[in-house]
This record gives sequence, structure tokens and C-alpha cells, in this order.
Amino acid sequence: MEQIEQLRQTLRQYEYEYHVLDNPSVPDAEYDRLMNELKNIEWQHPELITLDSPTQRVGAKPLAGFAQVIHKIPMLSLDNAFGDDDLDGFLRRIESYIHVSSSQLTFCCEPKLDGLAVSILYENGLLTRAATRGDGTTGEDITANIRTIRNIPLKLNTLNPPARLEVRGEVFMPQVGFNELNEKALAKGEKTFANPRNAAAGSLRQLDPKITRQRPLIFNAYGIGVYESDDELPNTQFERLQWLKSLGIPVNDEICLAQGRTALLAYYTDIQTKRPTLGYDIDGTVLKVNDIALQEQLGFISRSPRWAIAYKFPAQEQMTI
Ligand SMILES: Cc1ccc2cc(C(N)=O)cc(O)c2n1
Repeated sequence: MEQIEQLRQTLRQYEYEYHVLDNPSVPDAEYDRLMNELKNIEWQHPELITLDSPTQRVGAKPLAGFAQVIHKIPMLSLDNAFGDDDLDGFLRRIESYIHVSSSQLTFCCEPKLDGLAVSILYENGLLTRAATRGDGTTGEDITANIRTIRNIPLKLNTLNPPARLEVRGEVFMPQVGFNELNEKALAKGEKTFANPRNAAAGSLRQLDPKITRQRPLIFNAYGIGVYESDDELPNTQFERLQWLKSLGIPVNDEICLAQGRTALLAYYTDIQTKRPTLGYDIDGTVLKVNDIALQEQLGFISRSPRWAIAYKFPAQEQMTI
């Protein structure tokens, strides 16, 4: 591998350690030194610049507007459950539909991140397009802004990438970053955001990627949309998320498996207890039938999956800013 690609790979590894593992192996000064070295080489030889170079995170200039993106596979929203009886209704519907007792069913459980759903397309391992969920069928092309989010890899960490992989997940803003953003805005007499979700949405809908780049945004994947490859995907939701993780794509640390009603209630209670210490807003949990074949058997009810439910917390009294 020639020297410039070696340099890029090293910088990708350092970015991954810092922004995904939260565990850098070198001091920031070393990262900065190598990044400047790469920038100098590319400045002298612009013909060597590649789409996936770590220098290519910030777009050139502001956009005039956002192009539209049609989602080949609709990005559906989740049906809500607010209390145990709603959860029981969800479980009973599944039991009657596929004649399996819910005590035998394994669910992939995760915190429901309070951010903005996005779709990120990788073609032959390179990030080529990203879009908002929009109305589920049509979203906005926010590729330039998504590329500025440090924990989103510009290149998948694999020697044989799938031809096409659409990663779906949530972009959110941690509470500390949100508070700092609002303090700076106040100091400059600019408008403040009501909550981290609005701040994340506002940051992603910036026409100038240089502004988005300055915002503390984080991405966590929760699923796969379009997938084209000679290799099959894993057969369960949980294993698919582990596979995404192996490609260098960030997945939330609180995701785990639970079998049967009692374990689901325990997960819900556990996340509710952890909620104040997570450092980012969540508004409940997401429970999904883990087995993909069962998900396909269960299908969707009009606009939301029969195989998944957002098990929400009671509405919190909103903080007044
Ligand atoms: C299918 C689907 C739709 C929306 C979702 C939203 C979240 C979320 N906000 O964390 C997590 C998921 O696993 C989701 N899954």
C-alpha cells in the first residue's frame, strides 16, 4: 500500500479509536501532526485526493438547498406502547399472528434515542449518500453534513465491502454538548435550541457543512435498509448490529437480548434507572423481535412494523430554558 493510503488508514484508525471507542491510542497532537502531513501531500498533489480521505469530511461550500432522496425501502416509524397493558397487547398480537408464546420469544432491546433518523448509503465500502427520514418515503440529501460527524466512518473497515449497504440510525446531540452550544448562542445573542433533538435537527439541516462540523453530533446505527452483496446478512437483529459494529459503525452500548415478558419489563426498568446517567436524551426503549425470519412473517401494520414497538417512558416535565 503506498505511503499516502497508509497515512489515511492510520488516521482512520485513530478517528475510530477516539470517536467510536472513546479510547484513543495516541495523543491529539500526534493525530493533528499526521492529518497536517496528509493535508500537505494532498495540497501538493490534488489529483491524489479520494472521497474517503480523512481530509474530506468538510464539504467545499454551502448548498443552495437540499436535493430529495427517495427511500427504496420506506423508513417507517414505530408504534408506541405507554404502559404494561400496551406491551401485553403488542405481545398478544405477535402470539396470535405467528402462534409462538411470547415467553419463548427473544427480543433485541435498545434505548430509544431522542434524535433524528437518518439513512447512510455505503457503496463498495465508501460513504456516498446520506438522507433524513423525511416522511418515510422522501427525505433530504444531507450527505455533506453527515460526513462531518466524526463517529461516522467515511470508509467501512473491511477488505471486502458489500456492493451497497444502507445503514439506518439516529443522529443525536449529547446533553453536555447541547448546553455548551446554547451557552455560546446566548453569549452571541443568537437563537438557542429548546432541546437536544431540535439542536440535532437544526444542525443537520444547515446548508453550510462548516457549521454542522462545529456541532457535537453523534450517530448510532439501529438497522439496515438496502443491502446488495454476495454474502448473506446475519439472521437476527442483534447479530446484524454486531456486524455493523465490526465494520466500524457505532452502535449503542445498551443494546441487549431479552426473552419473554418479564425480561422485557426488567430491561425497560433498567434503562429507566440508567436514563439520568446516559448523557443523552432517550424517550423510552425499542423492543424488536430478534429473529429476522419472524420479523418478515409478522410484517407491518400500515405504517409501522408488527414486530417492533417503542415502549415509551411517561412524558417528562419539559425543562424550561
Ligand atoms: C425500525 C425502527 C424505526 C425507528 C427506530 C428508532 C430508534 C431510535 N429512535 O432509537 C431505534 C430503532 O431501532 C428504530 N427502528
